[in-house]
Amino acid sequence: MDREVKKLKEEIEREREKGVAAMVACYQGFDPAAYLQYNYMPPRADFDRQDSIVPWKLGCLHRAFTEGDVGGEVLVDVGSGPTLYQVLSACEVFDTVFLTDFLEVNRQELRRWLQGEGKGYSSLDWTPYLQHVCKLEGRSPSAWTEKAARLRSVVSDILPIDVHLPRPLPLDSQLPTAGADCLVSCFCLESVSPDLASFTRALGHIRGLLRPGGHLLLIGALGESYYMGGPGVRIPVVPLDEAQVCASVRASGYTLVRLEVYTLPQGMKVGVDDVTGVFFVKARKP
Ligand SMILES: Nc1ncnc2c1ncn2[C@@H]1O[C@H](CN(CCC[C@H]2CNCc3c2ccc(Cl)c3Cl)CC[C@H](N)C(=O)O)[C@@H](O)[C@H]1O
Repeated sequence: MDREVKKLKEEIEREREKGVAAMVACYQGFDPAAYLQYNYMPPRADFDRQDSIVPWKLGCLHRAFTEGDVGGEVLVDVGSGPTLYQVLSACEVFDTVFLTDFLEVNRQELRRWLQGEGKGYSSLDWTPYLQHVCKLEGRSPSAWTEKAARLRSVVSDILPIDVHLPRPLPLDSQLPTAGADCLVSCFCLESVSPDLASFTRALGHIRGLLRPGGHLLLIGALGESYYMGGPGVRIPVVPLDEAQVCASVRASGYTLVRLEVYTLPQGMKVGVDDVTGVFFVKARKP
């Protein structure tokens, strides 16, 4: 490789590292409680509205975990944040679930819910979510207490993660050497990547956490350029369209099984971001 090309590649790498470092700085102000209010209360989490975002997400995940081809022992949720909705269907299928996030404040929020009983132990009341997923499963909503107990029993650890690292999890994270049987990741990769190349690279990094034949269930934002991670905390997002998502999934070594897209109605645009749509991808590592 001649000197010029080598210099150019080093320059590109330095720019990328600057972009990732700037993203880390943005996340220092992330406020879990505010974030939960912005995205996980009505109207975005309104279980009586057909067009609300959260019921759509929960429906995609319920279908993916009950159509018979997704299974195994170990599931990793990549970039959990302070939320649990993304594993409410998964916890019935997998006996070992790892939650992960980059920020200690989010890992702390998850720990408080998982260790808490009774009221006041977490910033958001997840009961309506548990009841909704019980209904999707044909159970009585009152079975939510059993689902909560099941979730608490299968979460094995809450781990730090950085999807920009070739090995996103700590070395001692008790993941099976062959990899997890399933990965879930919701609104993480595009919200932490400065550009499309970085998004695609992160997809490749997490692929290393998955065993051959394992599934990736990926939910993310379309057409989004920023979101508020707290009062005055504006976090840049790489705007994606469906074609870019499908191309990145394939380019990073997965087989694309299914793509579903939700377009935000006006009522869901509440000023906390400029997202225009949400994608759901079911993919498989060959
Ligand atoms: N290097 C890093 N490596 C790994 N993880 C990192 C890194 N850096 C930061 N993180 C962590 O990623 C997490 C991203 N997080 C917020 C973005 C979602 C938000 C914005 N976009 C539109 C939208 C949103 C939410 C709901 C709806 Cl409906 C919409 Cl439309 C997802 C949390 C959870 N999964 C959720 O679904 O709410 C956060 O917890 C960081 O701590």
